[in-house]
Amino acid sequence: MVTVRAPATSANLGSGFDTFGLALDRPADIVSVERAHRTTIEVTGAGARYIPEDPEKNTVGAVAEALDAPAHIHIDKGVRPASGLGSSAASAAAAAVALDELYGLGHTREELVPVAAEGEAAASGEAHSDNVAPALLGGFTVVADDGVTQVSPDLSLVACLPDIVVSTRDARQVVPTSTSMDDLVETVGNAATLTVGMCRSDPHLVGRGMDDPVVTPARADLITGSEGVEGAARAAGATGVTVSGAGPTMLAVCEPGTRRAVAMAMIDAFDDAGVDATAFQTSVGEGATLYD
Ligand SMILES: Nc1ncnc2c1ncn2[C@@H]1O[C@H](COP(=O)(O)OP(=O)(O)O)[C@@H](O)[C@H]1O
Ligand SMILES: N[C@@H](CCOP(=O)(O)O)C(=O)O
Repeated sequence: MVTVRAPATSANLGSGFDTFGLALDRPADIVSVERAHRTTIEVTGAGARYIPEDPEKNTVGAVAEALDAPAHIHIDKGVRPASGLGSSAASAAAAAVALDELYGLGHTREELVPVAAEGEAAASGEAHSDNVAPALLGGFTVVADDGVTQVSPDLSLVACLPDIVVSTRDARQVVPTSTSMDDLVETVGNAATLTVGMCRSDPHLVGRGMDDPVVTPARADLITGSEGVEGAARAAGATGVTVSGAGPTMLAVCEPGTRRAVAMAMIDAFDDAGVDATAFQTSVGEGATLYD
């Protein structure tokens, strides 16, 4: 048996729609695989009852198919589905690494990115790689048509998950199909600022660079209380706040030493809007890790 842990991830980071991704230190999915003649799947843990065990509908089934590596696959979910924390991607990335090891296929992590992205297509209808890349490689990743770039910054983060369900499939429907030149120029400037901030582990540059005039405002409307949560997090020491992935999680980048206060402020602000929430006080994490 081979067992792999793969982390939650936060995609987009505001200005990097379908491009930027960040691995979080926690939460994570744990996937175990054993050789079999055909693929079967068993799911336990957070939100397990909402996740299909049919290999054609589960992200790990698509990965097993893409690698031609049938197995009995057990997924222990630490990342709740439809959270905006790359839940489907965490399983896909863990399965890709585990099946590669089980069958001795020898793929690099970069080669496994498009394989795990096949799993994402099973969940959201599109093979976007911005969650699976950090789930496989760790740190901050930029996915482009010609490959993935990665750095490992040191940042304090809070991911606050409200008790609301937003599916990635639905949240992709509200993304504007065109934008103005002014918004394009602003977005490029913010994305570049964020990237420099990641290279320097600078929470102020990263926070500033997360501002996004195009996609995030459209999606924030799907998250009850998001405006109040952003204001409260900033007042408590966050340097930037955005919708994580397709939502509903809100991600805050924090000044060192303010993580706990930011987490409490975000939970209280959701509570003021009548929404229960859980906050993960976390940091930038590693990619999928094999257990001995
Ligand atoms: N292994 C898996 N883990 C989580 N969700 C999965 C998995 N396989 C398929 N899904 C489906 O994917 C959808 C959740 O994915 P998504 O909306 O992208 O969540 P998240 O925003 O957390 O990544 C749900 O419909 C879920 O049933
Ligand atoms: N770029 C995608 C990312 C979706 O992330 P998830 O964690 O919500 O699955 C998008 O914004 O649609």
